[in-house]
Amino acid sequence: MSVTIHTTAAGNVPTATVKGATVRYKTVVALGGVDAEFHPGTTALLGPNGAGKTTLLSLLSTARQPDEGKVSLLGAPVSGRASVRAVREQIGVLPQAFGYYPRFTVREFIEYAAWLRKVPRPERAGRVREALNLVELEKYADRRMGQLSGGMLRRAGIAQAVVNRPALVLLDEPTVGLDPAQRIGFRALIQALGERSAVVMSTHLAEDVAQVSDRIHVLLEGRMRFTGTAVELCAQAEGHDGETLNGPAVEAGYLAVVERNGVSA
Ligand SMILES: Nc1ncnc2c1ncn2[C@@H]1O[C@H](COP(=O)(O)OP(=O)(O)OP(=O)(O)O)[C@@H](O)[C@H]1O
Repeated sequence: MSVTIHTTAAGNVPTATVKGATVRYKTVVALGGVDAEFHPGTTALLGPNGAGKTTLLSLLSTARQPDEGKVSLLGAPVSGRASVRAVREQIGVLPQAFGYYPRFTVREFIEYAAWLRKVPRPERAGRVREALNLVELEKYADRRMGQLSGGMLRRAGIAQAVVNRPALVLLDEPTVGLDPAQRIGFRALIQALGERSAVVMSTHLAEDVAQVSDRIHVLLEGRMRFTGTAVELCAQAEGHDGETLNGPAVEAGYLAVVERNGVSA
């Protein structure tokens, strides 16, 4: 099967498209007919606990398929094992919690990810160097994973997610647990990633959204209730001047969307 990979920064061709996606866990409707497009750049998925953010990321990562609706990735519909296999190597994922062998060094951890994602052997060392450089962990390449701080661990998690230069990078709450200084550094890293891939990041943190997002989707109780830029989200709040873009303005816009839909934040 041939797959067209769209990595242009023009942003016209979606890297991923979700149409009418419904996912049920027994009696819980986690996603109820969600439509969304994801383009090169950074997209934030915003919503309260249980809104369906992780479930939507699991559709994009091909970890699951919707009960109803369709997902297209990199120009090809995802349905059935063959199409999942074809696109999976073009997707990088940083889950909320990721597993690692604590005695592996950072370099070994990323080399292992490169092998898993089938980066050809002659290119592997170069790609590992590139990933370490991107997350600024070169100095710590020989440190064991079990000895990293929380912030370094997240950086190593990003490095393993991008070692195969994926067109689509999925980050599930990447800044949770980081201190304010680490969060600022991390936002710069996410922005850099968005320059070469479509990055989709779930978050609760308005400040992250204000700083790094080209586009925002607000999910509430499994439904997509807002899609637009950060400034457009801010403008949802009454009295917004149409220009201010910071954490409190994003928070106010988000709360206005929540209130309009009668959901508790
Ligand atoms: N494996 C599962 N079995 C049953 N219900 C589930 C399962 N996974 C998620 N759910 C339910 O589906 C809904 C959406 O969950 P999901 O984890 O996608 O939300 P979320 O927005 O990522 O939440 P959080 O911000 O807390 O991570 C919730 O009601 C959740 O309880």
